Amino acid sequence: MGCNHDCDSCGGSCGEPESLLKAPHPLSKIKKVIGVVSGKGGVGKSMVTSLLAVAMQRQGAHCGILDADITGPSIPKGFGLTGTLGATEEGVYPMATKTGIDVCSINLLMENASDPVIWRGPVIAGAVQQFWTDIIWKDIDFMFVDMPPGTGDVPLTVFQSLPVDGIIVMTSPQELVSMVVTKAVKMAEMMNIPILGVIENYSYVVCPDCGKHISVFGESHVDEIAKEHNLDVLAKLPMNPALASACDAGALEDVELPDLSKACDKIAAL
Ligand SMILES: Nc1ncnc2c1ncn2[C@@H]1O[C@H](COP(=O)(O)OP(=O)(O)OP(=O)(O)O)[C@@H](O)[C@H]1O
Repeated sequence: MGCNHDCDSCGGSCGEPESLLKAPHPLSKIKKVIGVVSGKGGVGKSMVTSLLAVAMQRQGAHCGILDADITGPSIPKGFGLTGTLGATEEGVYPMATKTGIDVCSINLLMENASDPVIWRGPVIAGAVQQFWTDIIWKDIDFMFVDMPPGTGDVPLTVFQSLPVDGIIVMTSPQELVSMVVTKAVKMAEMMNIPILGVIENYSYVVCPDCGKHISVFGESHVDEIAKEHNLDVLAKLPMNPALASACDAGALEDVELPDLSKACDKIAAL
């Protein structure tokens, strides 16, 4: 019997499985895709996705952000983006931030940004795939994909259908994090996605009076975890109230960036 490319229908081992990669819109030219992942929620993944895009855009690259966090989309807020995406007969366009970062997020497709998205996993994953296949991204040097936390439907879909050149694993300095990071790292390894490195957020707070670094969440274990998995630590970011207020004010492009130089060098070298 000939191969029907449905591996579920046959026990044979015919070598490489068929690629599940999806082609972007014919008018999109996306050079590199970087996923920002975390094993658990709330570690500042969207913040760091946005700051990396701002940093690379400041270096003269044209960046895009695909907000794959469908049920908790927070990218538009940090850039002060509201309203809905524009469309022509050719298709739907992303929305540009004030410095020209192109953004697509479910919040920019809803009539009311505070309406919840109550969809089953496969529908959510389908929407993310459409952000890739149906949006006219035009020329993008670096596309950052803000993933929902964990290892569910969406990360799986993104890893299978987008040509991800590398991921950045976000973490915070808590005991549980070692196990959580390991899960995210193992998923990427199983799917043959290169890991660019780990970024720890909320590493410390700088005392405004004496400049002392205070480890609010306890001592960091990120160096040990990174060593265990043979990964680079790309940054240890402080909790910075100025960043939180800039995010709330939609002014992330105006902030003084924390040191993301190692991460930016890795991304630029892709
Ligand atoms: N280093 C930081 N200093 C100050 N505030 C921060 C920092 N990092 C993130 N925040 C704030 O913490 C909140 C959570 O961050 P963010 O939305 O980026 O997390 P997340 O990991 O993407 O969350 P989720 O898992 O829900 O998608 C936001 O209000 C953000 O502005």
